[in-house]
Amino acid sequence: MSVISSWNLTISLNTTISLSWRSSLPSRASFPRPKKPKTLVVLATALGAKPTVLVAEKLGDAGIQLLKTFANVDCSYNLSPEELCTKISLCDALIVRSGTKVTREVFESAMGRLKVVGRAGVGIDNVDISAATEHGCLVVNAPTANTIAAAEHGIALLTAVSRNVAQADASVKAGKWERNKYVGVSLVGKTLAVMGFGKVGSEVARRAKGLGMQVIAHDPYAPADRARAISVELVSFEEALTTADFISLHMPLTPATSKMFNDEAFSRVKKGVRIINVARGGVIDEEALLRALDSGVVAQAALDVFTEEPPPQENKLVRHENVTVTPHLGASTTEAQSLYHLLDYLIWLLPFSLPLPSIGFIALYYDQEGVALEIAEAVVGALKGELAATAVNAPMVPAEVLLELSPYVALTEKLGRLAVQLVAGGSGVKFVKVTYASARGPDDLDTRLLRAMVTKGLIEPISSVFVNLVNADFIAKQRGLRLTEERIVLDGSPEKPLEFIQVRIANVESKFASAISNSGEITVEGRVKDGKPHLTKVGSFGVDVSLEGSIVLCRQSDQPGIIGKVGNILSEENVNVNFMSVGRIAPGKQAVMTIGLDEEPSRDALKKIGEITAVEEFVFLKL
Ligand SMILES: NC(=O)C1=CN([C@@H]2O[C@H](COP(=O)(O)OP(=O)(O)OC[C@H]3O[C@@H](n4cnc5c(N)ncnc54)[C@H](O)[C@@H]3O)[C@@H](O)[C@H]2O)C=CC1
Ligand SMILES: O=C(O)C(=O)COP(=O)(O)O
Repeated sequence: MSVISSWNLTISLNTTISLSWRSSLPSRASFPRPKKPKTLVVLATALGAKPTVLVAEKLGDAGIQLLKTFANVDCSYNLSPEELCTKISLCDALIVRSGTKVTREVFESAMGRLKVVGRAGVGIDNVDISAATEHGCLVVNAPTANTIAAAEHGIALLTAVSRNVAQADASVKAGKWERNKYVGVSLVGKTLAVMGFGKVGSEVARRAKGLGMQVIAHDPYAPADRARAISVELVSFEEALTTADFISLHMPLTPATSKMFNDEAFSRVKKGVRIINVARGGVIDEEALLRALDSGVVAQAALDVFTEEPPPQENKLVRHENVTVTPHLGASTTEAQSLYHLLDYLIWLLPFSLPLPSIGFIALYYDQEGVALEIAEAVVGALKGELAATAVNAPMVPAEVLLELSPYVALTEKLGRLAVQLVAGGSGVKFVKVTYASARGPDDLDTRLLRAMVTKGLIEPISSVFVNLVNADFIAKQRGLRLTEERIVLDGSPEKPLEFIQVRIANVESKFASAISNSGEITVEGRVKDGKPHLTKVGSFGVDVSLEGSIVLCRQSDQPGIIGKVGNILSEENVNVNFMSVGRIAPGKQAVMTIGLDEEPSRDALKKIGEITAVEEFVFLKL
């Protein structure tokens, strides 16, 4: 019995990071479940009061209970699109299944409050992902808990069509006894083409092989070894169409798969083929399928999903005598939707005192978290500012990389904040260059997170937009901010991921002239020292101040007594100085004094600092 270990990292708005460990048993589905520790993403969010989660479709009780431990939960089902748009501005998270369309209007109506959309299931075609990203809203799904349910439903429909179960049932209930009319076809030895060899598709394939079928699969992105492992041959679309007796659909609905089964595809299938669709209605051109059924090219179809759900009353496919339909039931089993947890079974088994190996076996078999719990965990985690393993619209950063980069995450955001506050007027920032100096090879440093944090630091102090890893690139583009990255490869030990990071803003004037370096750009540079971000350069001046609280930068002609004068002004105001450093060009010439402050000084105190005779310019910067 193998154990999956997971590291959970937490990054809150002030970019402190915490790390916790959890372990769980593998799920019953044999397709590898996404290992939470391996693919994580940051959603920096700050929520003061208890957040509100709107559950817009029926969710298993285990999930609701988990949500309630952290949030106010509003279960409002069957909302009209208008009602959803009205409610959403009061919600921090929204949980839906396939029946709710989360449109651009929903994100716009949320007015920035909605931070997470949880899709309690796999398919995310009902969520406008671009709109979510533009609004900085993380979308998470529950990709594994309903795999077996969907695969079993596929098999149920496959066997039902082959033996006319639904039609024969209706006939008997209508008082008839038509044994000759409902002669079926056998599955054994027939070729099944699984279209989309992912989690559901591979489980269908495995089960179909158990029924004695010849299984082939078409999936341009599936790894060959996954197919080989269960003796399934990966074939082209053409070969799948022309050789299959049964075709079972298991690909997502995307622009590329939309109406993949159209007149052209039906013109190439084997006459009398039977089609099962437990994926999405939109992957079939329903009009074309109707024509293929009427002409006898397709002998039968079994459909769990439709382009429009529920399908209109007059839908000819639904009423077709060779079509078996179910109302999108693929994921609907008690086990898939609610908690079948390992612990419950261990407790249940205790009185039987079964030997350990059998407890292990049964526990492994029943460790089925359920969609409700899987999505509730993801949504609560995201609201807490933790990392979501099942994020759909944000780059994934491996946990180990994140842990190593965590102090640099804080550093980059603060350098961005400082740099933009040094711009005269604070706006007009268009060209930003970020330089990463490291002894590591260029391919050995994932800078996506750092780049997002520079963007956050640059944009948040001068606007009201919320920037996170989800929307950083979009917001930068929208504001015409061109951020380029440069790597400097240093000699030395690659143990540390980064030696220093520099942020430069070109083509702007600075309110602190000394911040302009010889290259004519506002330049700030920082390093991580003892795990803490430090500012180490402003313009061409070397400085050293820990980046916490706020800072005063002050250029003076280098002479004794200035530090004392500034210190006196601040101490009169009860402002604590946490760090101070002086960087000078040469003794007796100009120097830049950097003062780290715990509290914000009054305007009056800042004015007094400016009035010290030797002080040539100064600036107060908030971190
Ligand atoms: N009826 C129901 O209640 C349920 C329906 N589903 C549907 O089933 C779909 C598959 O679910 P999973 O297997 O969990 O997802 P998955 O992501 O594990 O597998 C999807 C597979 O489709 C493949 N694919 C993508 N484009 C393709 C193309 N053009 N041709 C062939 N294959 C292509 C992908 O490479 C991937 O291997 C979901 O997207 C969802 O729409 C899933 C669960 C329940
Ligand atoms: O998970 C999926 O993709 C499904 O289609 C299941 O949909 P449902 O949550 O049952 O509305």
